[in-house]
Amino acid sequence: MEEGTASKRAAGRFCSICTQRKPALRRPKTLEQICRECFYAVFEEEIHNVIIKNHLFKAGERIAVGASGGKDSTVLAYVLSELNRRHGYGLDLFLLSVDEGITGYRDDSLETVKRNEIQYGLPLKIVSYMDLYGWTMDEIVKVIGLKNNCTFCGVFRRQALDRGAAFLKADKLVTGHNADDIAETVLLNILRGDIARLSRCAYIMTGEDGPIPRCKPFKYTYEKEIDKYAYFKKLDYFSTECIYSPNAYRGFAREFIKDLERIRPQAILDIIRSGENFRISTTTRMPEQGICERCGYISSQKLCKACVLLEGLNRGLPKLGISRIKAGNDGSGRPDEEPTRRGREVERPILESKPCGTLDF
Ligand SMILES: Nc1ncnc2c1ncn2[C@@H]1O[C@H](COP(=O)(O)OP(=O)(O)OP(=O)(O)O)[C@@H](O)[C@H]1O
Repeated sequence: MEEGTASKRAAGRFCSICTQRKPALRRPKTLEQICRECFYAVFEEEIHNVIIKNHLFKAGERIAVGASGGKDSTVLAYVLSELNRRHGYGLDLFLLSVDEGITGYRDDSLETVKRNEIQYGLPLKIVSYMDLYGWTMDEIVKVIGLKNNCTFCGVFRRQALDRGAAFLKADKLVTGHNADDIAETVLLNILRGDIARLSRCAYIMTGEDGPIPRCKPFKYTYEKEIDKYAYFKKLDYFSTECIYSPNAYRGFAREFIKDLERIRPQAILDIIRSGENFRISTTTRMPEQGICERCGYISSQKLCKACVLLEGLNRGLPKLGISRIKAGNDGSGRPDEEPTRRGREVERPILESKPCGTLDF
């Protein structure tokens, strides 16, 4: 190639990877000007490398893809089935959706997942809060209000995904949590001083000692790139925010990370790496994993969080599991300690939950 031509191409008229085609976007992660074809290739290849490097799957495994119908999990289902075919992973992929019972939101997004089932040829299983817990989120919000509802939803969804994965006899559950989600969670766990969660929130795979390992193949994938990929590929996904979701604290963390990304895109990866490299002092007491006496689900307490929340709902004490003060053991459902301080009610959520999720993945 002549020197003049090369410098023109380097000047941005051509894709900085193939140097042949016109750029279609500025890659959010690296700010390179690249063409659509090269974007697809680097996007998919990076995810493939993450899967291989971290030994996420073994041939023959049954993998449940947590499918909400949203952009992240739709792209995940699409890319995983492409990579499975292309690289011969030998995986059996399934779509697993949780119907939280949110009218005007989840019912619509589930219609998208039902279309994805046909488009990608992946069998779909739907589990619902109504079937599992006897409550829909619409009903829960009626009794708990809009302030703490994300706690119920995050705790119930976590267990619902495990139960759905068990129904599918899945070996692993994958979710569409992306790099932005993980950086945000690292930051929130620091802000809350939540050492137990901080120590595991940046893991790519968790729950290996529990009912089903969970992994996050998009751990290093930027949300903006997932957005662009879904847009260019014209994937069929549902883009409305949950109608019950506002959570100011997480919202601030999210905005802070977006601001950092604007100044320096690498910031997202740096926060994740910080999370990975934290060393928790050996003298820090960590919760011991046990089994819930009532439902048999993993728990570090006598009763798992879902059972405590459910008991509160069923006994007409919906805030039972929300209060920082532990529920009493006298069977009254009242806290052990006096829930007031200087005459004001002390009521802070134990889990500061992300809209649709908890600080655990
Ligand atoms: N109702 C659901 N059913 C199945 N999986 C879910 C559901 N809600 C969330 N998940 C899983 O958890 C991941 C993170 O969920 P979150 O609520 O943070 O949504 P998100 O980041 O907007 O992702 P998405 O775009 O896939 O909805 C999703 O990508 C998906 O894999």
